[in-house]
Amino acid sequence: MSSRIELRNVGQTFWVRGDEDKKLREFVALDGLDLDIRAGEFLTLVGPSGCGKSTVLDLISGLSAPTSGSITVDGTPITGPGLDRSVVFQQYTLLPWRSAQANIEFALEAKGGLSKAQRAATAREYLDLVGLSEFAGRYPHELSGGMKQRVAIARSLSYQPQVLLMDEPFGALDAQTRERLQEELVRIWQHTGTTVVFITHDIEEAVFLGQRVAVMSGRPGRIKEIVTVDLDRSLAQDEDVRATPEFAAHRHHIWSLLRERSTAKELTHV
Ligand SMILES: Nc1ncnc2c1ncn2[C@@H]1O[C@H](COP(=O)(O)OP(=O)(O)OP(=O)(O)O)[C@@H](O)[C@H]1O
Repeated sequence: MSSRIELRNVGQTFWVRGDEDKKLREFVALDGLDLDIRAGEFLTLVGPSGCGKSTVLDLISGLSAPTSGSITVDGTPITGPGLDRSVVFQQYTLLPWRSAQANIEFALEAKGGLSKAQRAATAREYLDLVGLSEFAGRYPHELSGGMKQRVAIARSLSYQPQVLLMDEPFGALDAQTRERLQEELVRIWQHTGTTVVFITHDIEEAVFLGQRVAVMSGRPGRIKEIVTVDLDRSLAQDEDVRATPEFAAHRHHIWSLLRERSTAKELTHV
């Protein structure tokens, strides 16, 4: 199950206190942002720090409402958080007093509609999907960072959201674990068909994961360009897709887009 998301002319303004006079001022984080996310696609979102990536994700999750413009899921305006959209953050958000399995069961309890036995079976199914069947009884402090993030992903997927929103979920992991989890996430996405919106600072991660990469420009945040990534994903199983000339070309193109923006900003500061 997957959903289409449309952001139309979205603006987001915050009130911030001035550094010197401490007066409240409007700060325009997003302005005139348009983005269409197709049902079932894997879209990555990159952009300079502070350009508004997390703000976009907060709006889609329904945690906050835009100052202007509209955001719809399958044509219906978002009015708040919902179980159709699930968020995975960079920081592991597991309950420390519950085992991996019980963390997932807890999310299923919140959703309702399943018996205790069904919740246990579903939790095991999703732990298996992320390769953690043997760690079901472990508590978060007994798991590595990568494992904790796998549990968080399993928990998010267990209630079958139509949209999975991921805010730098692998940002705190070492490079090797990160690559393995990227590969696993592609496999899981191919298996579930969920729409995924994935924020990253890492251009290679964006190219590896995204069918399309939305590149944002900052101050105020907008979509600068959407790059379609046409990589042969079947290669990812046994060959290093990251070493192909096509991968390098996409990486360089996105790097140039981000570079253009930094140079322009540097010039305005001269
Ligand atoms: N609640 C808030 N109040 C005031 N300003 C905010 C608030 N949330 C975000 N901002 C500002 O809006 C801008 C966009 O923030 P956001 O966190 O969305 O950027 P980002 O692209 O995700 O950044 P990063 O890549 O560094 O995580 C930033 O300048 C930030 O300081």
